[in-house]
Amino acid sequence: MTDIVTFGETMLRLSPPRGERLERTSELGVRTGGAESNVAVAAARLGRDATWISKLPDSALGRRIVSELRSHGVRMDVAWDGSDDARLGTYYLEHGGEPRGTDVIYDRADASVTTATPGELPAGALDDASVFYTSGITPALSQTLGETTEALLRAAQERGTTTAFDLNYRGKLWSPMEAGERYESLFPHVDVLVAAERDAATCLGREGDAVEVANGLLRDFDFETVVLTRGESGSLAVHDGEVYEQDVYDAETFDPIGTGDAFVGGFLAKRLDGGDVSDALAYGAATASLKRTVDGDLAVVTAEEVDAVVERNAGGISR
Ligand SMILES: O=C(O)C(=O)C[C@H](O)[C@H](O)COP(=O)(O)O
Repeated sequence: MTDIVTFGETMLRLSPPRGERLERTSELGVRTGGAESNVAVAAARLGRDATWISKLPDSALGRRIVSELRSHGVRMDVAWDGSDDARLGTYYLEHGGEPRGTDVIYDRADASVTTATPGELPAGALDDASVFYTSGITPALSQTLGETTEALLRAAQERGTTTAFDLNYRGKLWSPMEAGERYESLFPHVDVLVAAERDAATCLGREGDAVEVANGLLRDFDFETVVLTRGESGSLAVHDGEVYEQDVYDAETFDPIGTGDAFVGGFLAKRLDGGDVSDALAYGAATASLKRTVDGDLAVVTAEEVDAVVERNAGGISR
């Protein structure tokens, strides 16, 4: 039995040392990042059985991704692209404090994963998975991946697997209108929707009171659960007629990239462990806050650390 299967692109992330500019640096640190594998890593590190499905170039770069994800306990079902022009997507990340901000440059067009079809993906893990997760980044990458995303969500749903989807809007990949239309076409195959409040406003035109936005989405698309992430204002979920709210836990931020994925990984890991929606929100928020203290996209955390954040903030003192 697999607890969670995720599907999407994983890239190499290349960053200059802190304080250096991309246009001047002679050094780039290499890390691994991709929304769906970030979620798989968080879930695996928190004790769940997680499998990531994707397509990778049959090269040292593809093998690098596999060895990094495996080192965190993620299982993989990968279609290998042996063609001469097989590509691994990369992204450049320049960390900048205020007023510069952090900037991302993608170099991911025509990556091997963009041609992945349901027929070639070894998706056997889906047969007995409890949860299938993918995000709005995946269908943004190509027409083929849009179709494959829908086919996998459908297949998971037909097998009785709970499907979870984070909008994860990326304005460098498509317009709000294109994204909104695609999201809505996928919603009939989604049980658990995760949406940043700003993505719901930008792409779906859902603005106003957060509880109303979440309830409106739940009602209009018949989701089982809607989770709205609200940055500094915390998160909330609607499920089974109840509203649950969660504050953010303070964090000294070293690297904010991957916070949203850590939240989703923590949330789903707790639900898979039998936690209720309220426990899962707390667990997601704690995983996200710990991630912010760690360099790289991945939530390199332990279940004990996550429990400690939740307990300390529930009034306990760690002595
Ligand atoms: O594929 C992409 O375009 C990505 O952006 C991959 C990102 O590294 C993560 O998805 C981080 O996203 P957050 O957790 O929201 O910080």
